[in-house]
Amino acid sequence: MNSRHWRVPFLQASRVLEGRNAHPLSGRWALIVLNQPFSRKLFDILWNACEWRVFADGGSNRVRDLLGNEWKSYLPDLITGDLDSIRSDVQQDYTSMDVRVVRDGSLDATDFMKCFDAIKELERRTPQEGDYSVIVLGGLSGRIDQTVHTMSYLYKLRRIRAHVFVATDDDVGWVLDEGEHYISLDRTFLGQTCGLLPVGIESTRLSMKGLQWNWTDHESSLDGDVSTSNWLAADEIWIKTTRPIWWTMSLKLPI
Ligand SMILES: Nc1ncnc2c1ncn2[C@@H]1O[C@H](COP(=O)(O)OP(=O)(O)OP(=O)(O)O)[C@@H](O)[C@H]1O
Ligand SMILES: Cc1ncc(C[n+]2csc(CCO)c2C)c(N)n1
Repeated sequence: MNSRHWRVPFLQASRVLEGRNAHPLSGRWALIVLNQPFSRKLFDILWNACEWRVFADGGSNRVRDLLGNEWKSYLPDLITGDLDSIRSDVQQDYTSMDVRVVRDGSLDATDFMKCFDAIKELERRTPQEGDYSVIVLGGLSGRIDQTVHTMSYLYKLRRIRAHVFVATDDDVGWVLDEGEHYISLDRTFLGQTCGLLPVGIESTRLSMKGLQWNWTDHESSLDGDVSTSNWLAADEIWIKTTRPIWWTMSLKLPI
């Protein structure tokens, strides 16, 4: 049976406390900034964790507005998407700083997918350096069709990319493929709440340890039992699932 060990290195207490002084994570990490609200604190944590950053279309407006006068110190490696949401003044600002802006007008792919295409292309050009782990800022809140799209796309990515996390100010989540998962946590800046979400599957059989409410080989489906509003009860969590599920934990970042 497939077995994985997970950490969430970008939420380690030492890094969160270092804030803007934190060094990039070891390994290759990429950040995708979507067009949804986020706090300066979360932005700083994720920006510093990653060595390569892309803004999805209107995500550029969010960063530009959040940073005010400091925006020139946070230039992305790429801005991409259909570019129907980025404001013209924002596009001009970034272009004037030589940021690469690539328009892809396809109506069959979202700006979110276009960002992953850019990461794939970068990996193709530099194969010896290995694949990126990816953090997506935004994507689990806002419009429900976009949220479901995020959930769907990460399901598909699980087969081709080892680490893709989605973070918002409310929570962090990712897909657990069928099999066993050991999740090691630094809970300093995590909230208590977590969820195991059988979305996009008929049903799964779930076992878990380390939570307040644990199941043993229990059937879970949207039409039946779902473990939402569960609580983290240990730093080591174990989950076994017969089908892929979404795992989410709430965040409690300092102001
Ligand atoms: N209201 C929203 N709720 C949730 N996510 C959103 C929302 N708007 C945008 N996003 C995310 O941010 C990305 C960039 O958004 P942007 O607003 O620039 O483009 P869009 O034209 O609305 O989105 P797309 O073209 O991808 O459908 C989207 O691909 C999506 O992942
Ligand atoms: C069956 C089907 N449904 C919706 C779209 C539309 N669509 C999907 S992604 C995208 C780009 C958004 O900027 C658009 C317009 C499609 N092509 N095919």
